[in-house]
Amino acid sequence: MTKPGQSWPPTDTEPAVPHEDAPAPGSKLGVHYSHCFGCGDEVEAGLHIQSSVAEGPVVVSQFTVTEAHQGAPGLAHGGLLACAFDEALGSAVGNLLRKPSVTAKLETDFVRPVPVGSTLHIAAELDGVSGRKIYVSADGRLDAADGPVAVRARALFVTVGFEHFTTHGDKDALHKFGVSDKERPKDWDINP
Ligand SMILES: CCCCC/C=C\C/C=C\C/C=C\C/C=C\CCCC(=O)SCCNC(=O)CCNC(=O)[C@H](O)C(C)(C)COP(=O)(O)OP(=O)(O)OC[C@H]1O[C@@H](n2cnc3c(N)ncnc32)[C@H](O)[C@@H]1OP(=O)(O)O
Repeated sequence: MTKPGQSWPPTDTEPAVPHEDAPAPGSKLGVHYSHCFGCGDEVEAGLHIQSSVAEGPVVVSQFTVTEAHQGAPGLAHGGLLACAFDEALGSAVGNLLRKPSVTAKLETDFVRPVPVGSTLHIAAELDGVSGRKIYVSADGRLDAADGPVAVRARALFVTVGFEHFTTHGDKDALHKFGVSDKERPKDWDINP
């Protein structure tokens, strides 16, 4: 666990430079997998997070807390908030760097309760890259992009080959991610 005051990223990094084919600032990002609990449109009780690219290596996301997301009456469950940040951070990594990557470590600081009905405005920024390791952090603000911070998160993502998904998950994962064999070599770094 990172201690307060500990430097971030925790190691020397290179700047995280968006891929030349990354969507431009202002672009709305689509669902990366329709059954994803974070963004999928086929998961009724999912988070239905919507994201777009902002200036800098930043992705902004909105997550509206519903009754399906409660921990205590009227309040969001902390684990679901962590899930929302995993999605928002992963969206920044995947869409800006265009490298298949998975969360290796995720830390969350819950600094204010998040009521049902509120919308978290999450800004996730790529902080640096060291080999396969990608450091990314985010703030979640209540009900407006300049609202009070309710949650902060930091994460380490690790770039993997696409075989991570086909070996450990579904052998048809590429197709389900919407990555065709034809476009894959052009659009994606397969061997990290
Ligand atoms: C998932 C979507 C991908 C889709 C791709 C296609 C299209 C996507 C487009 C856009 C994407 C949009 C949105 C995505 C949204 C959400 C994403 C959600 C992501 C997740 O929710 S994903 C599920 C949870 N996630 C896992 O299911 C991972 C399980 N895990 C493993 O699969 C392995 O554990 C792995 C691969 C992480 C590493 O394994 P490995 O063998 O490849 O590499 P190794 O162990 O050598 O680690 C390499 C270096 O990372 C350091 N390192 C590793 N772990 C660390 C830790 N915990 N703390 C500190 N450092 C750590 C080592 O110390 C070493 O560092 P060093 O190089 O300096 O020695």
